[in-house]
Amino acid sequence: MTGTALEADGLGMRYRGRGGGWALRNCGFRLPAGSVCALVGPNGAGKSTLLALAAGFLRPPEGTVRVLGSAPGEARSRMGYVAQDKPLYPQLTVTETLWAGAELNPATWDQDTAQRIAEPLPADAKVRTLSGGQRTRLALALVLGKRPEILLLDEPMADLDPLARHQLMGALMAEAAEHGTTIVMSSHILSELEGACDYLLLVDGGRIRLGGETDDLINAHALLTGPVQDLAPHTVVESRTTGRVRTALVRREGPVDPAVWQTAEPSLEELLLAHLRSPEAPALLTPSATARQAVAA
Ligand SMILES: Nc1ncnc2c1ncn2[C@@H]1O[C@H](COP(=O)(O)OP(=O)(O)OP(=O)(O)O)[C@@H](O)[C@H]1O
Repeated sequence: MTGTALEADGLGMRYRGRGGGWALRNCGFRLPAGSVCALVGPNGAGKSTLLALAAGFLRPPEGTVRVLGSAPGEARSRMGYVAQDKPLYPQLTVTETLWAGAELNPATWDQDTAQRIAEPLPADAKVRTLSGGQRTRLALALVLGKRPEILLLDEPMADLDPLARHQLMGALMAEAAEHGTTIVMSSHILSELEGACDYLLLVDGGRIRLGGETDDLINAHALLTGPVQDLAPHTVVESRTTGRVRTALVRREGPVDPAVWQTAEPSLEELLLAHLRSPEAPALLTPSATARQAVAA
């Protein structure tokens, strides 16, 4: 699959009753189709707001968001969205919920996939009697059964046990690999994202701080250890001095002198933590993550 799965330009959202504060402001990025994207950021950063805007559950007072080339409302049938609270009909049983999924998505419904994901659940149990993790499993069965082109998942693994997490993460990755499905998944558990996601969006304070292919973002940075001296021309994201030794995470702006600096590649976690501890570090979006409107401007 080629093209753009999700694109935001100048996107802003403020909620009523928040004293005029913006949950998301001037947010711009592009997500290529077929990406498996980790949406990360601290509590209150704006991740759920961004996903709800993309799903068309909120309307932005500022800017635009487009999904699969359309306004979110027009792309509903081609997307799957699982909100943080996993809304389902409490009075339906597991079987009835899957039946409703089939009825609502007759053109695309994949009963085998939905059934496979929901298999460990008691078929006749009402949704209201399921545990949080069981409800998550059912919500994922529904959304995968729909066979969407893009999946928007808000902390989908948060209440799953380790075995279920492993199995469902595998099911999501298989879906992406077999059908080229774009997946955007918010999470606070970096270890679960690190091997699975090839794309990254770091949201912080309602803005995109980092966006692009995970490998490219890591390669654009280096962990340097050396003498206490100027790091120019590199952009310093975070720096610490202990005695006569300086350790810094920098954005490379040219070659690093190996005679002066010991260089290491940062892990994804080191990269994210350094940016979160240094809110003044400039944003970085790789070319593939830059909104086309922003390129044209
Ligand atoms: N319904 C709402 N009414 C008022 N303010 C809200 C509402 N939902 C979110 N906010 C505010 O918008 C900002 C962004 O919240 P959001 O839920 O998008 O963050 P998040 O990154 O998903 O956080 P978390 O990791 O805790 O789930 C926060 O300041 C939050 O307080």
